[in-house]
Amino acid sequence: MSETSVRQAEIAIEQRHVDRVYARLGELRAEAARMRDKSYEHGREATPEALYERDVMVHHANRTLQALDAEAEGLVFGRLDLADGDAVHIGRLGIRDPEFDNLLVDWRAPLASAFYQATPENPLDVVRRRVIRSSRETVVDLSDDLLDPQRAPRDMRVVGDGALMASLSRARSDSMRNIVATIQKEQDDAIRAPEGGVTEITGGPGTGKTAVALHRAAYLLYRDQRKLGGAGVLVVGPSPVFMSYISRVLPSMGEHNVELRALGEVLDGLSAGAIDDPRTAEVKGSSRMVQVLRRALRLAPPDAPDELRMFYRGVVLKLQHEDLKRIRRRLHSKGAPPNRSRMRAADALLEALWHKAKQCADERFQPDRERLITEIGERIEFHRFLVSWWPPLYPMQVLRWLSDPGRLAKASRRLLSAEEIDLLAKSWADVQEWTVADVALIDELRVLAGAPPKRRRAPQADSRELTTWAERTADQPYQRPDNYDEYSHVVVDESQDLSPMQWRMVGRRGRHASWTVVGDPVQSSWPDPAEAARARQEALSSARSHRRFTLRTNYRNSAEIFAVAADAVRDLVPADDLPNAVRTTGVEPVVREVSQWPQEVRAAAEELLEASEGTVGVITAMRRRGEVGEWLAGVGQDRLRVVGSLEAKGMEYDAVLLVDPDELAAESSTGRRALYVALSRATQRLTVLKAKA
Ligand SMILES: Nc1ncnc2c1ncn2[C@@H]1O[C@H](COP(=O)(O)OP(=O)(O)OP(=O)(O)O)[C@@H](O)[C@H]1O
Repeated sequence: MSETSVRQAEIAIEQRHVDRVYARLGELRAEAARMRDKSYEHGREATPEALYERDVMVHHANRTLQALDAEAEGLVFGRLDLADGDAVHIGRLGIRDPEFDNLLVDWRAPLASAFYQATPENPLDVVRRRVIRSSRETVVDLSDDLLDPQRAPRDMRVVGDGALMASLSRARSDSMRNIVATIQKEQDDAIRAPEGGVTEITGGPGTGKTAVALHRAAYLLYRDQRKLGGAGVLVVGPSPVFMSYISRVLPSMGEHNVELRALGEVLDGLSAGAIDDPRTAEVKGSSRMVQVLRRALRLAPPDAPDELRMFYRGVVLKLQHEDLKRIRRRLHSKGAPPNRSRMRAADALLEALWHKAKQCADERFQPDRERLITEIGERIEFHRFLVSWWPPLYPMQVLRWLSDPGRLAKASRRLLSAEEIDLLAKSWADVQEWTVADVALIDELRVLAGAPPKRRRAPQADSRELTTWAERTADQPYQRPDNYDEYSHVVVDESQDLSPMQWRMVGRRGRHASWTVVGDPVQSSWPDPAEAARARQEALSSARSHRRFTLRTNYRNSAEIFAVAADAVRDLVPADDLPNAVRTTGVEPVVREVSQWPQEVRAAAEELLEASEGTVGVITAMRRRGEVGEWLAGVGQDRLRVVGSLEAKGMEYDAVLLVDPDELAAESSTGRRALYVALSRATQRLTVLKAKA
């Protein structure tokens, strides 16, 4: 038999199995629908067991359908031939036949682990491992590894040449794909590591950290559904573009109980995408801001009255500026969140008024403490004063107040320099849009300020005066009470870039969680690694165990491209921190000097679009991206993306056009590391356009 006909014959064998799987799926679907309809009809009479059985079936069928909808390829993607002659098919989900035998084993099940763990040195009873590639319900190709030739039956056929390389060479789209068919052993070790504590996954660009983190989330949900399903899993990544890029991976495995949030979206109701200039972001992210914000909350609100006058039984009782300042200071020194101290503030004012009254006592005016406190405390004018002197504090408003440099300077004495104060005040003047760095500050303020007290709802339906705090702030949904969602497991991607303030924000969401923390210190854009490390340690402090995995193979870049990327940082980092790119294409990156920017950028982009099938990323300095976008208007339509250096984090394109690397490096506080990130985004082709000296 020729090689082609052997391959065709083997494909036909697998096609028969795939047909059986889909036929069974059809039955399961129909059965689930029937059960659902039937038990809706007889819902009341059904026994709890029958209802439970129905729910399980409906759930399973829905999950399967969702996974099928999310991903057209590869429901059945693997097969193991074992030494005892049995064959096991592996898929994105598990499916059994009516006799309850496995037709398809979920890739996360213990039985499937040999698919990823077996090697020729340690075959784990696997003779042949087969990767099956299909398009919808049709098998299109196979690729085998013979792991244990000694134990292979005589007639066993081995076809194909390397599923991994084939998968790595395929054109990229706007969505990351799942890698279940080709997970490598070092990756599988991290995916299947125990759930508890902190699992840290480090590795250079393209080593599959994001892919591994997502597959780990799917694995943990499958293995520990009960524990993790309740409070759920949170995946935090750098940007909305990145979240959208990875958003299909988990649904393709039937997992929907996972929240994907960019750093600007961690706080409910806010969705910030704007990015500050690096210097401003550095100040906003620094842990010094905790103290600045704490002090900001202690300052009198900008329009707070600075005198309280009360007529009481013919006497004027007055609290002056200095008195009020002292009372405010004393109230804050108790440490309770200001929004929880309204009653205490009222008491302190009344007490101070009583002291004033005592001082005015004479034979005509004999004040009584209890009476004075009750009488003044019930007056509407006293409450009006209280509301403007000690108003509920809303985080965004407090931040806006800090656009007044004088106020900010007061809050940041000995913490921020004059230049830093100036940067922050400017960034909050006329805020149109909150930035990603602001979100962590708003979250911090929310906790420091506490939730404003809830007013009891008026008993009469027609009362317009009294509303709940939630109603009054209905148009500000982010200002909900200060309890926020906590998750059972938190995955932090690109963790090297979290600022200390962001670590605090994310840490709050996982105070009792287990963690998967993924990153590459070499790609860090945070200028003070020691400060960030402290914040991170604090955020993860409740986790008792800590395990670490390092991935060393770069699956993204061709070796030719990665050589250029690595040159950018070679003298900054230990050689061991740079991964190994294993795939060669024979296509060298192009580096060109240009003087006619718009024309030459357009020409280079068109060249790359012509040469590649998939996406082309144009990466520029953050401040240049709008302009470059205009230069490229109408070029490449849906295959071309123009992104600033920070937006390129974690992303991947078939071809990359890097515009003015010197400008990009100069803009970032981590210079060549930012360049390293940009240079390591391409799978096939890289063109670098430098400014002519
Ligand atoms: N075992 C694998 N099989 C197939 N493709 C893989 C495998 N591992 C990684 N890849 C692919 O390599 C590319 C890089 O993976 P990923 O984005 O997860 O890397 P990363 O380590 O997070 O990179 P970076 O640090 O640059 O963000 C992706 O296209 C991913 O699908």
